[in-house]
Amino acid sequence: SENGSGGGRSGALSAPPPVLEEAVQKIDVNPPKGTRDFPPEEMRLRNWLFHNFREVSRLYGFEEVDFPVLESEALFIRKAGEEIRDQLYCFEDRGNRRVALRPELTPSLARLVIQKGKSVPLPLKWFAVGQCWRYERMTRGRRREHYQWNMDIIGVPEVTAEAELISSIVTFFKRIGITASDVGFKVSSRKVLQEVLKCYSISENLFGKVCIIIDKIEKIPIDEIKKELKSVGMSEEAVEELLQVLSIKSLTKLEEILGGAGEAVADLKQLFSLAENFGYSEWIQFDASVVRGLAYYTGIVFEGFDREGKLRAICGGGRYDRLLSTFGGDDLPACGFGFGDAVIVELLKEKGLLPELSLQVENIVCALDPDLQGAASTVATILREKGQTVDLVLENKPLKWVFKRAGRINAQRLILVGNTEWQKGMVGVKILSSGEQYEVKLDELE
Ligand SMILES: Nc1ccc(Br)nc1
Repeated sequence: SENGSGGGRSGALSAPPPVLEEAVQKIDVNPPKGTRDFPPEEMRLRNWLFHNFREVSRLYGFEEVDFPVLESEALFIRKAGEEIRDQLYCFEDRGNRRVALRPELTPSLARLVIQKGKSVPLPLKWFAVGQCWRYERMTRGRRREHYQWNMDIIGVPEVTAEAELISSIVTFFKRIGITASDVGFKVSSRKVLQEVLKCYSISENLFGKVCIIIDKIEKIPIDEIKKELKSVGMSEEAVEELLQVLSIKSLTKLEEILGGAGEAVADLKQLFSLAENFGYSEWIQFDASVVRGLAYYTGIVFEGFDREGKLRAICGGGRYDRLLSTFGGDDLPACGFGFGDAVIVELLKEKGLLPELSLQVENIVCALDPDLQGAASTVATILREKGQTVDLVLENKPLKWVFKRAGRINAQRLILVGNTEWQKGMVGVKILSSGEQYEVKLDELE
């Protein structure tokens, strides 16, 4: 490139480099609080994880979708007192619009389904892998972003949809070496809660709030739970009965309490029966205390947990039949799950299942003389056009440096472009694992 002195490249007389306009400020090279960089090694693990997310989604016939990470704040304003609302990463943009970095993907999916309307035949089986955000006071030093894999089925009211979704997660776990001894799913239905609240003639509009309180059952003291339930208008008796029902861990017991006529028991029975057919019965258990922390769930809910109880929920999901209609769309049945990229990596570390993912390159190509850099570029291109990976040495470096780099990038072979060989239309090849070396005609290089 020109050196900016108004002429071609000049020698020793070239003008001194221009003085920088302002003093260089040393910037903070760390990413913003609560966020992560993905340098090569971490990026290989992330790509491996996402590749497995996508492969399972493909196996189940789902189509990939995506949405903006920035959404209208209105998409996430729900009044049930969810943590996701309290920690919304929201702000006013330069057009004075209230916007938010999405805390989850489901509302965006619902928005797109409504936007597409009748133009997309049901059922829809869509999946997405997207970064989600929260703004939490850094007191707890927790992350502010994570990537979530979501799979959603829109337009299927039957429990077959939830059974299919759980099957897809079991398939994912099996692919990465996680077994039913490592992980299980707690499964319940919010209809259990609904039926108890109805017995105590507690109004429907308390449902979401009660769910959000119950979801904290293992996170805050039980007296606090009772206090919050009473604060939304539940009687002492209703609270005691509700907590009693939520402690049930067997479907038979649940049926004794609720009777066999309700939808909750029927749905759960069907789900457990389908689990037999899918072959994942050993992975799931009924646990009435599972409600999940999102207000919009209306039916079956489930969450993946590590059986050693060391980690937070690995994934979670459920049926949300009312969400689309709350956005002004048709009353479409829907269910889905979210699977974060953080807890699963902690689990894989715990289990010694992190994959070995080193950089691999088939060839490192090097010109033995600066005049042969063009020839080396030709050789690299020929190999790349054959689909071979090539690290082309771009500078005039000593062979010692080239061998060191070859080791660092795990190159399988070294292609040396030297004058003597090039004159004969040949290059030198060195197999780095065995040390074997030979010359080969360029058009026979493969
Ligand atoms: N919803 C949400 C977003 C970001 C993180 Br980190 N955790 C939860």
